[in-house]
Amino acid sequence: MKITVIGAGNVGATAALRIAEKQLAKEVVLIDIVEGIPQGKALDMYESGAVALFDTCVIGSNDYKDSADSDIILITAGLARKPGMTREDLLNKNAAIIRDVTIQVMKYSRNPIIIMVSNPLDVMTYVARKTSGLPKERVIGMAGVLDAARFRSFIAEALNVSMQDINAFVLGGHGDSMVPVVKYTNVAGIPLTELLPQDKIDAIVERTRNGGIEIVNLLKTGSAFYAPAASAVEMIEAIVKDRKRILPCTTALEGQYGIDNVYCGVPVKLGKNGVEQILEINLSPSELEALQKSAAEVKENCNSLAALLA
Ligand SMILES: NC(=O)C1=CN([C@@H]2O[C@H](COP(=O)(O)OP(=O)(O)OC[C@H]3O[C@@H](n4cnc5c(N)ncnc54)[C@H](O)[C@@H]3O)[C@@H](O)[C@H]2O)C=CC1
Ligand SMILES: O=C([O-])CC(=O)C(=O)O
Repeated sequence: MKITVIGAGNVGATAALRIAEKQLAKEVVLIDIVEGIPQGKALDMYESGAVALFDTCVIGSNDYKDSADSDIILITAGLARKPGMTREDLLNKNAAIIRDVTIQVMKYSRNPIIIMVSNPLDVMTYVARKTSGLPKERVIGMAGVLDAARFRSFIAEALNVSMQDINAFVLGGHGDSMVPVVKYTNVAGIPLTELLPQDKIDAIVERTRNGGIEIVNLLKTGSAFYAPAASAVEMIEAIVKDRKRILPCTTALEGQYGIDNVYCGVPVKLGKNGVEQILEINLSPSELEALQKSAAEVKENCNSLAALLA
């Protein structure tokens, strides 16, 4: 198994280290445009293997040739937002970067699974799919796992229970219109609505929607990376180990949920082939409407890139 991580910044480097520590691949390649950074970080990670006890080979490079024959490519390259910015403010600059990066990776890997992290997430996943020409099940966006992790962590905090016992789904685009689905959120099978009053649930839902900007405003120099990297690696682990995990991921919808030809976060089955199934769960009319509205916003942003992707 060979995994390449594009972008040796906060998310990329953290994810590469987690992949190495979990020994999910024989070889991890870290690529960035800045000279020295991927090489230095990769060597440092590799040396940590002697104490962290892993044998994964970690290589840093500025040359896409080193990504040749990757099974999985994690894309984290591009700009991160700062206070006062929305994810959509990154749209045009990151779309150009993701297009270039995708062209480069496809020169050297014939049929990789691409996992997108760069923002705005759903649109960048579309850019990678359109540019790569890969089948839709092999280009997947990471957002729902992160948004659900935030939702779960806030519930765990409110109830003083283990995060492990909390199941939660956050669907839709990775933006202000994301849809935390309370109906399918439970603690060891007990519906959340039986454990917390509605006003507390509403506050947690709102904090989840603003989970990204909460961290941006604290850090001031960039955005979250520990939970995002952990979330991307959870998806990678499901694929590498063919675990058939059911996780909320951004995938191309073709009629499901009444949404056509848009990338959007929904529950999927993740295994060695990427997205092996899209699960269509029963949503309340207001949740379905919120999901469709979120998808419509993604579509509008995708359409605005027609000239770049022509
Ligand atoms: N989907 C999600 O839930 C999340 C998405 N993100 C997004 O992930 C992206 C990365 O975030 P961070 O790692 O915090 O940013 P960062 O600034 O720490 O790292 C980005 C890296 O990309 C590199 N880069 C820029 N252009 C490149 C190119 N053409 N080729 C190769 N490398 C290039 C930069 O040199 C830098 O090292 C951002 O777009 C951010 O908004 C971040 C957190 C969560
Ligand atoms: O907020 C950001 O810009 C980064 C991100 O997507 C997140 O942490 O959810």
